[in-house]
Amino acid sequence: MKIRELLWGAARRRPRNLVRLFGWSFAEAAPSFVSGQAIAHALDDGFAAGRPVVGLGWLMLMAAAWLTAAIGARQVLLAIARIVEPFRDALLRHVVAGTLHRSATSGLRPDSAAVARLSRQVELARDSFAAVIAVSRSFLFSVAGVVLGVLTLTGSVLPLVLLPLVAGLALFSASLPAMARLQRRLILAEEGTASSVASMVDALRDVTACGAQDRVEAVVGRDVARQAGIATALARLTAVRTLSLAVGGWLPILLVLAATPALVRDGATAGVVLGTLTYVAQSLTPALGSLVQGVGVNGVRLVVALERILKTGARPAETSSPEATPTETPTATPTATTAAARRIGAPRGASLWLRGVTFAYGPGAEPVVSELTLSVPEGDHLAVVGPSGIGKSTVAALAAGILRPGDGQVLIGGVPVQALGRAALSRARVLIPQEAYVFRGTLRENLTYLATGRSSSGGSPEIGSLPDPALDRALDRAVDAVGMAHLAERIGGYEAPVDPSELSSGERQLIALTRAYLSPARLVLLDEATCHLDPAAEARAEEAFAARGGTLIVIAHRLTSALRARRVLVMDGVRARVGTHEEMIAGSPLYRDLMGRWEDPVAAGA
Ligand SMILES: Nc1ncnc2c1ncn2[C@@H]1O[C@H](COP(=O)(O)OP(=O)(O)OP(=O)(O)O)[C@@H](O)[C@H]1O
Repeated sequence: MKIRELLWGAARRRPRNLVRLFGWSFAEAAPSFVSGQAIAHALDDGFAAGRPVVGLGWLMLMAAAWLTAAIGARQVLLAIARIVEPFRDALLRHVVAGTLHRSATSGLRPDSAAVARLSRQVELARDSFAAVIAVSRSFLFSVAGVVLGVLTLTGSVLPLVLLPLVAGLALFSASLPAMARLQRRLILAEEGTASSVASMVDALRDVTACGAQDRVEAVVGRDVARQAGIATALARLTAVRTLSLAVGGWLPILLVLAATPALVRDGATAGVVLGTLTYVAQSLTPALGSLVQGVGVNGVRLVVALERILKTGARPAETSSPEATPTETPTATPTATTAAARRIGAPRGASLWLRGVTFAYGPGAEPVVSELTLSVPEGDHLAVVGPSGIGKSTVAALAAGILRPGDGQVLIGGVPVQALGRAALSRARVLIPQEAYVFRGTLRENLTYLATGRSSSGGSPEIGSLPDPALDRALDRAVDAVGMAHLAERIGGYEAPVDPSELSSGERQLIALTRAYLSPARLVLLDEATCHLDPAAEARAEEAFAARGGTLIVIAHRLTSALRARRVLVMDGVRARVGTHEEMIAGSPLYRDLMGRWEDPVAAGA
């Protein structure tokens, strides 16, 4: 999305509102046209001619123009609100959808802090957009009023007013790009300072304890100095803004005053001269001042805020490079470029291969996964079991390409995950964590979220591109297979709105499972994704994924998952062993132990 298209699209979305805005802007600009004329006539035809009633009459006309302007200003505000409020909603949708999309495709929690941060930027963009519309529109109408008014009073003065105005505007326009650049740098510098100050404050005791005050002072001081430098440069540029106001707004007054003797010689009356000065001093100069201030501050803010929103709120596919979007953890994202992915090619099939993978959650930390080699051929159904905290979810995240191994390699369909771009990766695999994310929207939107808007990679067809009846049939099949038909009915069908707060954890899991079922990904990783379902519902969902085709890896919440799987990976902290249930019973004491403990209550019940 380009900024210009976005703004223009918002402005023209409701043409009738634009017409209304245009009409009321005329009313609001009434004093710009009336004031000079009223002053000129009040003086020449009224007070100077000894007819004070006529003079007062003209002044009353001016008062009426101001009243009209006040009514117009209220309506103008409403019309601007009708433009900027939907604009704000669209931006917010973009931010939330981008965050949700990243979460849904990566399996990570949605970055709610990023949404909150971007929401503030959205509010800023909305306010700035409203201010830019208000001042630029007011400027145009005021200039039109002044030009008309001066023409009707004494046309020969017009060049004295317009030439400096054009020069002032040119000066101002020339300073805008540099101002936007500096403003952008200032925002980044402010954020940098805030972040280094925050991390210093959080670790104040540590800093003191290890005597690192000098070092911290140097780091924070450098950020503060950088911010101050940019703020100073911006202030210097603000001087250009003042100069453009002086040239465009105040120079015409001087020129008109200087030309007064000549005007009088040519027959201009005192009223005409005063009227002309009223036009310039009361309408033109304030309008230019508002424009310079409004566009200089709000316009620059608007562009900077929009750039950030469009960049950081975008869905991964919309960003130009995968690194451009923030991630939840520093190691959470593959860094491969799409160019690299193109070079290496798309995954061939849905096999998974972990080759000597070692992973630790910190540079000095004990590895959670150590030299793990695991080959899961296409079509396999693998259950991962092991004690709590042993690293099962970590393996799932490594396999999904969310975590990057410290050592070794993860390959999906023969392609290293880090060589796949975000889009290719999310077409290749889907990871469903315990916490299922359901968003406000229709049930259809929730279910088809991973299926729409992507190209098929040879896996399941792109659901979103199917004609409606076919889409509904695919939806019906998925809903039925996963076992959420009752839920879909209770919600009120595919077009019914979903309120996540009204759903139980299990219901949210059913929606997330069906969404994954409909995705084009052929490698499915269920990380305790059925933990809130009862055993029968869990069995049904797992069986649905097993029958769906592709490769299925289940991080087992209940050990029944291991019995349903073709093979079992047992993680015991020292090494991982793979085999069938029978092989594991025979060869893994831990597995025997887990199964024994799990079977005990049943045996006791029997
Ligand atoms: N983000 C993290 N930062 C640091 N340590 C972590 C992080 N996530 C997990 N760990 C630690 O890594 C180890 C493995 O965690 P993991 O969640 O992979 O285990 P698990 O087998 O899936 O556990 P459970 O069955 O309880 O979900 C645990 O000791 C856990 O505390």
